[in-house]
Amino acid sequence: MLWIHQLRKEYKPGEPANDGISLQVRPGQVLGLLGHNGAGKTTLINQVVGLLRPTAGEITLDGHDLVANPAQARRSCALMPQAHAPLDGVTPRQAVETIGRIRGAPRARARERTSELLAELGIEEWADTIGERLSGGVRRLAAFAMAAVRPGHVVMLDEPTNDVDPVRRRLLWGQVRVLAEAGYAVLLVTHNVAEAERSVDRLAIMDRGRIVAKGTPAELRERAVGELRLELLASDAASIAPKIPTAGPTQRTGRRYLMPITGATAPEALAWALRLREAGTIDEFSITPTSLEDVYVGLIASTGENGNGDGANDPRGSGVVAA
Ligand SMILES: Nc1ncnc2c1ncn2[C@@H]1O[C@H](COP(=O)(O)OP(=O)(O)OP(=O)(O)O)[C@@H](O)[C@H]1O
Repeated sequence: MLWIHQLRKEYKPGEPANDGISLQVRPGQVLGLLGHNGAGKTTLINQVVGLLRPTAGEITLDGHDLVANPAQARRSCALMPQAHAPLDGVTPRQAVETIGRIRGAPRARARERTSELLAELGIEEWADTIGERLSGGVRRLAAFAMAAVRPGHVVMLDEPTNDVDPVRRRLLWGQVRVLAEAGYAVLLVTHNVAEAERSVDRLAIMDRGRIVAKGTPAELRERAVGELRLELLASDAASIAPKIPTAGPTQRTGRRYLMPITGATAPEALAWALRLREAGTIDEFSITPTSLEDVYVGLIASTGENGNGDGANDPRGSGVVAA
């Protein structure tokens, strides 16, 4: 089991990029790390894989101290980094097969596994195309194959689906599950909350270097305020304050407003939204079940990092627009 305890990293003394991070990932489990830009996710991954020395804290794998032994960390953990894989001058097949060999696979096994992975990820047709001529998405998928061809015990994926088209993203998430079923512990960073919800066993949400929530997607969804949400798209920049009972604070991103509501107040919310639309105050609206993304945005907003800074999280709001 990968065991992380009270991990801290300071790039500059007294300014932690992450702090108090405690996590466990079991073999066969996929742990998703969610968090906004700069939350400290890549720092955490680089600490685990032995590329960054923690300022404090412990990381062990099956009882072995990875902080004291970064070479073992690199052997035991396969990493798909956030930056594009170095594929210049080589083809995906050559790159994946070479990594497989370097990580100890016999030649025939490395070759066979490479072909399997490139086919399963839907990039067989570019298997023998030189790196410079590959699209961003194909490079990303090839990088995933490089991490998956011969992992140690842990596979770490830093934003694996960036640039990847929706069909191949599904194939990639399928392969993430295949890795877990084969007994690897998978730690993955993603910004795609909706996809993570379907593909991970557990989630940890990071904000400004700390873990602010963790649990299964279902457990995290239970933290939602209100089982429904009313979403409004304002027709201009005016502020809209709820004229209905809401179950929690309004979140605002530009013209978009999200208000948590309950089933009992949904008819009232619907009538209010229809009036706003008729008055031309909003362009459109929807009432939908609360998703994990809402919980995530709510958690980050409640710690003061949603960035609009205009007081729209206050349900009373300001500059009320009446319908
Ligand atoms: N090499 C470095 N030197 C100094 N500060 C750094 C370094 N790398 C990261 N940081 C800082 O540490 C904090 C966490 O960065 P990190 O890259 O871990 O975040 P992240 O959650 O992975 O972000 P993103 O989603 O944008 O990739 C940020 O404030 C960042 O500016």
